[in-house]
Amino acid sequence: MLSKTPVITDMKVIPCAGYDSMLLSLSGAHSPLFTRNIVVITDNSGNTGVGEVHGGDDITKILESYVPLVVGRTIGEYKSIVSCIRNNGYVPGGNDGQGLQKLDLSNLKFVVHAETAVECALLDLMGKFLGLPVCELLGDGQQRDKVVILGYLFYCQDHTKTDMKYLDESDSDDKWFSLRRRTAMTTDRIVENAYAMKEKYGFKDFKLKGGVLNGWEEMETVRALKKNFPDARINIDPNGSWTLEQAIRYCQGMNGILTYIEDPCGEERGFSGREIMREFKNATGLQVATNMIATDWRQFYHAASQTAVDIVLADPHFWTMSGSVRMGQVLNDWGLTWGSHSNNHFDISLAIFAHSAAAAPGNITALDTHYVYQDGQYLTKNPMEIRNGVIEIRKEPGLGIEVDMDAVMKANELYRTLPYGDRNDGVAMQYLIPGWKFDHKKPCMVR
Ligand SMILES: O=C([O-])C(=O)C[C@H](O)[C@@H](O)C(=O)[O-]
Ligand SMILES: [Mg+2]
Repeated sequence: MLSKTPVITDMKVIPCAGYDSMLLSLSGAHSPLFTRNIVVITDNSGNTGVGEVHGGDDITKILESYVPLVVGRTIGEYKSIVSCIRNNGYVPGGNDGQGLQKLDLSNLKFVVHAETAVECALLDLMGKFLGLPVCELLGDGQQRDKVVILGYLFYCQDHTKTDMKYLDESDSDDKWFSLRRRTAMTTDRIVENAYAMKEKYGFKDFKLKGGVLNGWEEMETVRALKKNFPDARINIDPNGSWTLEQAIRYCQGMNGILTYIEDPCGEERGFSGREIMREFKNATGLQVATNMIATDWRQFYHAASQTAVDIVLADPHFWTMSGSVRMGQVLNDWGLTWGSHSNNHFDISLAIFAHSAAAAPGNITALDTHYVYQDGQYLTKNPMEIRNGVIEIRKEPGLGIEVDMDAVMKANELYRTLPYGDRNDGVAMQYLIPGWKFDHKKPCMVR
């Protein structure tokens, strides 16, 4: 293939770690360190492109297997490079096909599309070559210049119950930073966190991570959020841990308080998650979002044919950036709504979310991000910022960020202090509930 675009001369895969709070979800408790893989690609014009995707030893191995398939090719071939690596790279064993349907973290690596990190770095380089922001190269080009972000609230455990090395930031001058690692197991503490987040980032909408306490207690927190922030779109996400019958009961009287609900229930008693979600919609009339029952195009076919979901949270790290935007286009054409799920991430992924959302057409929903728990740990010299509840898309070419290699190598040093890079939210739970085991139908603190 003849291409006059620059030739790729190097691709580095750098596993990194950063600090996190003891956040709770159905999967358990976040560890003190979260991990990510950073990809840095250089071309013979002297430009550098970056990408980021989930951490974990298998994902590092997958990315490393891509190197010989990427180096030596031209950046203009970015689309065929991405499809080639997906089909020819290392494939980890043990995929039982459950994907994210149970929020079992051992399945996460099979849902992650590691090639997104390469796609992103190549788009960054292509954008720099053409003098265009990445969102101009996705779908039908840039659709908006600001992307709305929601405030993602988590119950957070008391890390002093463990001897794990969680950060203590309680003496920070920044109100939100002083709160974000502290215990938040009550409605009052969640509301306090929401106010601090709103003050710092300007969030207008909120999502509460459920699947932690008894559903009635979580709904009380949702009610308090709506009372304190009456104009906010409010959502709760118990990751499918409630039975259909529980979900219907918890949601009685919640229309008008909950704007929509994310994965309230999932597969049970011989019925698929998509069938159960359809029945939930019939019973409650609530709009539902998912990042669990439409995680690939085949699942989406069944979800759409049963009209089981209204909002598909097509995280670009699970769909690739072009796949996520393609989903945005289909949803918009069909009168449905695009959004994105997230996990812990650095500022390179913040740019991935922002550019994907900027290229998704129509009336999209506010994006998730865990970034507020990571803010301050930058791998770039000029991270995108969340202000007034939005991220503004920069006019600069590519992602509009410049990687800080010193910071990346420091985050790599931190990563190398870990015995292994895979996420395991069961470890910290053992300090709270000895012998705790993941159960996809039991909120993590209910045993
Ligand atoms: O929307 C979601 O389902 C998530 O954000 C799932 C994640 O696993 C989240 O709960 C986390 O990373 O703890
Ligand atoms: Mg979710």
